[in-house]
Amino acid sequence: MERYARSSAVAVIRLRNPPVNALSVEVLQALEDGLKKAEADPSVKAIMICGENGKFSAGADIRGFSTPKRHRVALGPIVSLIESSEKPVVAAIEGIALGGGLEVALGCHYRLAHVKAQMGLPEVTIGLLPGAEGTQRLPRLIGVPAALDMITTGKHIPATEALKLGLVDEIVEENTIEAAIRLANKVIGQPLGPRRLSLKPVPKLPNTDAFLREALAKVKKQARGFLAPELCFQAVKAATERPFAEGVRRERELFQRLLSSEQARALQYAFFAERAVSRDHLSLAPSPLPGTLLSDVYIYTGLGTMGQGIATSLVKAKIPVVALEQDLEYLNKGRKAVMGLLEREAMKMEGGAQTLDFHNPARLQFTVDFDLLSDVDLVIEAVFEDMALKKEIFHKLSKICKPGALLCTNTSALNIDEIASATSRPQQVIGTHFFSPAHVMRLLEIIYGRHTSPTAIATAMQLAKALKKVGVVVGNCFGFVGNRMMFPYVEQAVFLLEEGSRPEAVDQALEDFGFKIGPFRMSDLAGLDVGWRSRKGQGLTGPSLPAGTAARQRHGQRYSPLPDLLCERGRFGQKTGKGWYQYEKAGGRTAVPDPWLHSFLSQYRDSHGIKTRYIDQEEILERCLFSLINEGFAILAEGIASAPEHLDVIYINGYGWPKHRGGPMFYASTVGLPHVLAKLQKYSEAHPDVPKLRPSAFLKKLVAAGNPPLKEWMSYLSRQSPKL
Ligand SMILES: CCCCCCC[C@H](O)CC(=O)SCCNC(=O)CCNC(=O)[C@H](O)C(C)(C)COP(=O)([O-])OP(=O)([O-])OC[C@H]1O[C@@H](n2cnc3c(N)ncnc32)[C@H](O)[C@@H]1OP(=O)([O-])[O-]
Repeated sequence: MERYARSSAVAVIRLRNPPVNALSVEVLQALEDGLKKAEADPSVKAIMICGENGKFSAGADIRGFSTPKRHRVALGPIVSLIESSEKPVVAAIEGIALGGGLEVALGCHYRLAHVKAQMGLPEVTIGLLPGAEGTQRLPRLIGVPAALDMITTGKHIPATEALKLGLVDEIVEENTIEAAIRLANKVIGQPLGPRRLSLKPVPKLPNTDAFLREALAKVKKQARGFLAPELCFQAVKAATERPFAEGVRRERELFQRLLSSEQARALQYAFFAERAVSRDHLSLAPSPLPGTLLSDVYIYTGLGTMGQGIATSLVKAKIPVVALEQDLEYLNKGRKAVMGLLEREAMKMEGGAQTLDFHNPARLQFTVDFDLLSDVDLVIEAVFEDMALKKEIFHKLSKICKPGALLCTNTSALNIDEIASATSRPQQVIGTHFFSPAHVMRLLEIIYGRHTSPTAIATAMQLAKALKKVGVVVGNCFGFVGNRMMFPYVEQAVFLLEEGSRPEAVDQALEDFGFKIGPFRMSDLAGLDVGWRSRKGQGLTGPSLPAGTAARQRHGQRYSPLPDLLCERGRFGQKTGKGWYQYEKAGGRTAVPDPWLHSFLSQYRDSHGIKTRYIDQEEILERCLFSLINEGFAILAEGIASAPEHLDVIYINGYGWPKHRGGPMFYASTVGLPHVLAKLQKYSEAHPDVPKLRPSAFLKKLVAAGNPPLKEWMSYLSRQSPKL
């Protein structure tokens, strides 16, 4: 505890634990001591709680949840202590007040926030619920619907919205601390009863039961097996049904249940994995990208679907863009699309179009003049996946761009070294694999080639950071990490159809597991023709296939021609109204199981002498997931990625893997590597012509080493890529 000024009657308690003032055991102890001291000192008439360095607090120290219980201090009783103070307590909220941080503020009698502050109860995103009485105080303050929304989604809200909701009493544009002190002085001597949230009733709704029923259905629908949102709901419901103290008891019970859950462990693992992965390589860049060098950074991009998303993403990050197309027709089409996307993005932002300033040619310029690239610092090429075309463009770029310019190619599978070979500066060529829609998806796979320099890698990581994306550095191989692991997963899904399953059964099993969308719905959405073109290019199907090739064999391995057969019939998915499912019309979105496809599958099995069998959910999951995980072990062993956390971050952020399962490699560690190995061995014996089911040598090694924890896996490999 400190004094605001020597003679002041206001005691200041500052939460201090850089970088985000997390409420560690020490911070909580100091908070409790400060409160008791201020309470006991007759010269103190009011108390102000604030955070160090312009941040209130990011909540309980998440690392503390994995320490033994005896080392934890319960936050709830401290919040109660604040509220029961006989002297008015004012929270001065700057920067962030999240989780336990906001719960501390809710214990205060008054809350004053800086206009740029953000508030939220994000516990649900790490598999928990607000466990320091927040589920009981918040509904009393802002009503059940708004509280439920904040607590079950974990979203952060800006101070202006907090003011509208009644979450804060006042917002200020400058000097929050001074304003809070003024407020503290003003309220000295005023009655505190009405300011104690635990004493307030929960505001009544016209029909609470009906509201809660609907809200629960919505939460369950979105959760897909994720436990925390439903338990958050139960805690808020308790506030509507029970007196405060009983509601708090219920909250504690539910909190403890979540705290000991595998899901909370998975989500907290994912939280730290994402931060660790994003930090990698950054320090190697000579100078930071946007911010300091903003006016020097220019980007060139083709303006197809990917280019449109990339350009939008760059403008959102306030990076000046030069958008280039091959001719005026494509340029005008692209310009219209980018402007449309930016208008929509601006509508979601405070300040709208003015904030993004995208009508300003210094920020966003459209051109067909290749020579404008002579002065750019960074180029992102985003033409379609055609090696010859990409090489032609890189050859040109290498001639036109200034010596230091970084040349990035947006590709999902092509060989970076081959693209770099078309330039005279392969050390400055790097892959940046954006995910569609590029202005929405958070993942950026960054692929280094044989000659890519560490500085180029670090600069690409800075670009990811500036775009608020999660950059993950990986090595160069077909499909890189994400798609390479996806191939065996999709392959198994199709094999399951050959053997007797249906698209809707496979999708359902994987969606019940938690994927946002199953492989067949995904394939219909992305378009079956994309993979068809690629397989034709690889000579796996189409006119270049040698006559007499067995329908279900390629290079001595099992192959399913099913996707090719659908494409030959013009079934490209949503865009043609038919694919693995049928749709109401071409471009329709509602997938309906298709009787034509079912009978087509039966005829296919008959013509190939395959006996249809019933395939249960367990087999669907094991074959799809374990083949993907098996590829992950191969990738680690080859040094294509530097740690299992990298694969997990890729899968959570780019492939819809359910975050509450921590990513594929974390999931493997939870089910146990011996189990994964045994299942792969079983399926591999049943399908000896499917190499992707053959357990990877690295997986076998880890099992032989006694199934070590995930953190130790990499120590069992002798070789690592020098760049990772
Ligand atoms: C019986 C027990 C009862 C207990 C009751 C508890 C009840 C309570 O309701 C539970 C909670 O509050 S749960 C908590 C609810 N709160 C949340 O879920 C908030 C989680 N945090 C966030 O969302 C973001 O970090 C911020 C938006 C705060 C900052 O974003 P940004 O500016 O992009 O920065 P950044 O890169 O993200 O972070 C910078 C560094 O800070 C680190 N760190 C951050 N928060 C931490 C924490 N709470 N802890 C520890 N560390 C935390 C982070 O790891 C990183 O360090 P690293 O060494 O580089 O890894």
